[in-house]
Amino acid sequence: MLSRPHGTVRGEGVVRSFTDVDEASAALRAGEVASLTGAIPFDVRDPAALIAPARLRTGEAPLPGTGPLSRRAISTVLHPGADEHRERVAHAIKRIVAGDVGKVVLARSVDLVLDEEVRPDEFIDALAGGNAGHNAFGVDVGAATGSGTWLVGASPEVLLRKSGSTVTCHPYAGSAARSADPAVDRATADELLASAKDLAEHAFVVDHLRERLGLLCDDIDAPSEPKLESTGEVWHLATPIRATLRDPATTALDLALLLGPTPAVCGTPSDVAAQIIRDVEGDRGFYAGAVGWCDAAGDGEWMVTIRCAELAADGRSLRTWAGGGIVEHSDPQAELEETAFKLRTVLNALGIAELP
Ligand SMILES: C=C(O[C@@H]1C=C(C(=O)O)C=C[C@H]1O)C(=O)O
Repeated sequence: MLSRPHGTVRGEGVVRSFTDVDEASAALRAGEVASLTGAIPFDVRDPAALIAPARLRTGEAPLPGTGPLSRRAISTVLHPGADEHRERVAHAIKRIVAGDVGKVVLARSVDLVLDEEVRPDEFIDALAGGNAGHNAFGVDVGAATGSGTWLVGASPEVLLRKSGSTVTCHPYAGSAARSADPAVDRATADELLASAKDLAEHAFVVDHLRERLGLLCDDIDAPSEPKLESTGEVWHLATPIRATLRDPATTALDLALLLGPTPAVCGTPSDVAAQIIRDVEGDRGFYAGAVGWCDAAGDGEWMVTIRCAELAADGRSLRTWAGGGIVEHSDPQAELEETAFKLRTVLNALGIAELP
């Protein structure tokens, strides 16, 4: 299920299930299945959770959403802790200065055990109610990670939308915390828009998308300067990009595989950054991959899998993640704080006020 400001898409019933992305993509192109929904992992060699649903049900309005839940965390384990994350960032900056990599996105995860069970549907509703755009998603990832496991989240970031021959992307990179004080909130946003460090961080993503889109598209239109957009918790730099496919039969799933993981969640060059992430963080699973859908015409929409959690079958254990792009002028303490305010999307939906 994907909830977006312009409507919902829900895959109902399972005709066929795929853990291999290429197999799923080939089945769609061959007309063996009429549509696909689900999640692609960060590393496409890992198992995906894609299904060909019996019906792809669309709705005109987003999920209305609900208020936050009222769970408490009875156990919290951070991977890694604050000191280790700052050290990782400092080390990444050294690699950047040495010229090994231009940008790399480092993330932390948090394992929580809740005092009371949460059902995937109520979690998704709380996530949808927590942001003005009613963005939310939920995917049964049991085929990849164990029966009963769900991936839920409220990603604000569109990897791509494809309709006919038109492709649009809406990358985010460059972040600052929202504030309850309107004056502080405005000043933070203005600072973000003028920050050379954040503009550089953002440009890596736009450059990557232009280059990859250029392989399949003409008329790539991307403004030279990003604009400000926000969620309830975070300010972002954003760039709307539009391009025209040379072959309109190219599917949204194939585009997701071509474009992602972008330097918003991985880095530049992609292969070097992905290797650093694997060495430093280990397996990311579905975090920083993509969730979405694709129909028989190849139309569809894929979101970057961020501001998300993987909920275990017991309904009480979950893992959530947050990361940030590291560039030459990043500051380890600021990067640590960035992971904390990005984690708030999931924590706020659960009603958890503070992490230890
Ligand atoms: C990696 C995350 O977010 C991404 C990284 C951003 C950044 O570094 O500024 C901004 C938005 C996202 O593209 C995350 O939320 O975990």
